[in-house]
Order: sequence, then structure tokens, then C-alpha cells
Amino acid sequence: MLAAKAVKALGAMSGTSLDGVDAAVLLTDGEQILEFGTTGYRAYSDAERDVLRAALGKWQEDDCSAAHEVVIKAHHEALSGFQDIELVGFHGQTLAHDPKGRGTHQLGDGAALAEALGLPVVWDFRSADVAMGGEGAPLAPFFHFACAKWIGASEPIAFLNLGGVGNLTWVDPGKAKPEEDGALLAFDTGPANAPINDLVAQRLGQDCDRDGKLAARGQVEDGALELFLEEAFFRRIPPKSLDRDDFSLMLDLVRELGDADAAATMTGMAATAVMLGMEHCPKPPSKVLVTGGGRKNPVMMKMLRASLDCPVEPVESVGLDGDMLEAQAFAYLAVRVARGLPTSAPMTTGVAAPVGGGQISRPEELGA
Ligand SMILES: Nc1ncnc2c1ncn2[C@@H]1O[C@H](COP(=O)(O)OP(=O)(O)OP(=O)(O)O)[C@@H](O)[C@H]1O
Ligand SMILES: CC(=O)N[C@H]1[C@@H]2OC[C@@H](O2)[C@@H](O)[C@@H]1O[C@H](C)C(=O)O
Repeated sequence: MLAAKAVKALGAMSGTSLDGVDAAVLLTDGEQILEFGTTGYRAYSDAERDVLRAALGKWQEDDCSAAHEVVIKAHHEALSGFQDIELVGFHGQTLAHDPKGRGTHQLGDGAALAEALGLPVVWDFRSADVAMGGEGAPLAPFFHFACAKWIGASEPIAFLNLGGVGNLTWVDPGKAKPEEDGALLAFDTGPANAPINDLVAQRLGQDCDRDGKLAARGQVEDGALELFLEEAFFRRIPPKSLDRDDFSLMLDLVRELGDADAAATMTGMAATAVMLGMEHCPKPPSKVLVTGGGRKNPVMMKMLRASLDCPVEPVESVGLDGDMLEAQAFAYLAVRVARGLPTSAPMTTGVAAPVGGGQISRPEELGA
């Protein structure tokens, strides 16, 4: 059999924290990571972020035309400066996620982006999984499996993404393929940065609790934490996923607290949710590698280290880039889609059988 061709793919992620578009190049055959490439970031302006925020929770494209313009413009700018790209993986902006009800909504027409960039674009990664009974999220786990191989892991490890929402992937690197039974277990752990961002935005007009400085001055309020942990979500057996605002009750739980105690309590809620999630893993991981913006919050990292029984390190400790892992993941998944390989499996999303999500749009000049 011929070896699969290596593809220079460009992935783009606009995450739930609404900070901007991450872009990253990856050379891959859709199985192995062959080389990490250049990266880019295009921040949303405050005005753009307000437009996106106003569109959260919306399902109809007609109700989101201003947000759609923002998403396409920002991605066009974020993705334009790269050389020799063969394929783009475009996640889009999640506006709403209700896999057992209305479905999942990632704003962004990949066909429009393909025309704008003059490149084939893989997009709509989550719908096929949801249509087959899956959660449609998280989708980075197949890439985490490839990362575990790339770093030469020999023991089970976990990747923890602390974005707006948190998600955990337990990996057994001894398995040959990610869709194999026992290779992966993945799920959203709970809210991570999104509610903290919302808290400091409402109370202080800031975009995040930078370096955990506010939380560091406060105390976790145990009563609020206990009420939070009563949420049925934490008792659900994974795979399971969340919408960005599923836990908006958190703001009510800390309403009476001062700013520092409220930030500390919310940070504690995110860390404790991870600890509870860890109990679902088939066996304890040898370490937890943390990716996403939350790894830059020392208070969050300290709380995680205090509550987990294994080393907790940023992914940089193994040579990965925690700001770009999700963008790289969608470059990787795009190549898998192009090759007809699955992108999720029963133990990553709860889907009935391994499935390849995503559709490919080619610009007219390349032929549809
Ligand atoms: N220095 C820092 N101190 C504290 N928090 C930080 C810092 N840097 C980033 N963050 C937090 O990380 C968030 C961005 O994280 P990330 O880019 O991983 O999220 P995302 O990709 O938008 O979300 P998701 O993974 O849920 O889609 C910021 O909104 C902020 O809350
Ligand atoms: C529906 C959706 O967009 N979910 C995001 C969100 O942000 C983190 C977590 O919740 C994860 O489930 C997912 O993103 C990552 C990239 C994923 O699919 O792996």
C-alpha cells in the first residue's frame, strides 16, 4: 500500500472565550504529526467581540449576519499570510451547542471562506457526529492521540484544555489508532475561563483575570462551591459536552461575594470540576498536560496541582504550543476528513460508531 501523502494544512480556531482567531500550520498525513509549522493570531476588536457576544445562543444564520461578517473577515485576515497551504481546517465560531436537542451551531460558511482564500476548506466538523447521536464535542481528542505519539508517551496521559470551557482527553498511547477501543476517553469537564471572564467583564470592565491576580487575593467560598458541585452534569458518565453558557448560574452563586473571593471561587469551581472529571478516567494518568489560556493562570494551576494526584504541567513541558493546539487540531482533522478517516469515536463523543465529520468546499477556480 502506498504511504499517505503529507499535506500542509492550516487550521483555524475561534474559541468560546471570544478572544480571537488562532491559526496554525501542520504537516500531516492525517495520522502522524510530521512537522509543526508557523502560527498566527488575529484578535477580535472590542466592537467585534460585542457583535459575537450578541449572537451567542442563536441558531438561525439569518439572525447572525453581522456576526458572520466578523467571523469571515477575521478568518480571512488570520489565514491570508501563510505560504504553500494545500488545505484549510475551519472550525468557525460556536454560538450554540445542544447536541441532544437542537444540535450544534458553528457560525461560518466554509464555502465563502474557500472563495475568499482560493483554497479548499474543510468545515462543519461537528454536525455528522451529532446526527449519529454523538455530542459533537470535544473533537481535539484524535489530535491529542497523535500528540501523545509525537511526544513518545509510553504511559497513559491526559490533555486538559482550559479554554472558555474545559475539556479532558485521557490517552493510552499503547494503542495503534485513536478509534480503537480503550485508546481514548474524552469529555468536557465543566466551565473554565468563560465565567471568570464574564465576572471580571461585568464587575471591572476587564477581559480576564490576568495571571489570576484577582483570584490570588481571594478565598474560595465553600458553600458556593458545594452548590455548584450539585449540578447533575458532574454525575453524568462521559462522553459529555457543554455549551459555553450552560453554567451561567455560577454568576448567581458568587453574586454576594466580593470581587476577589468571587474570582477565587470561580477558579476553584473550574479546578474542582476537573478533579471530579478525573475520576471517570479508566486509570489515573501519569501526568496531566495543560493547554489553553487557563494554563497561564497560576491560581488555576496551583488549585489543579493541589487537587490531582499526578504532575500537572503546561504542554510546553513536552514541546507543544498551548496557544495553538486547537488550531493545529483542526488542521489535523481537516486532513483526516480529506482522507476519509474518522474524527470522533464512541469514547470521545458518545457517537454510535467512529465517524468522519466535516464537509469540503473548493473555490470555483479549483472546481467544486
Ligand atoms: N495570562 C492569563 N491569565 C489568566 N487567564 C488567561 C491568561 N491568558 C489567557 N487567559 C484565559 O484564557 C482564555 C483564552 O483561552 P483559550 O484561547 O484557550 O480559549 P478558547 O480557545 O477561546 O476556548 P475553548 O477552548 O473553550 O474554545 C482567555 O479568555 C482568558 O480567560
Ligand atoms: C461545541 C464546542 O465548540 N465546544 C468546544 C468548547 O471549547 C472547549 C470545549 O467546549 C470543547 O468541547 C470544544 O472545543 C474543542 C476545540 C474541541 O472540540 O475539542
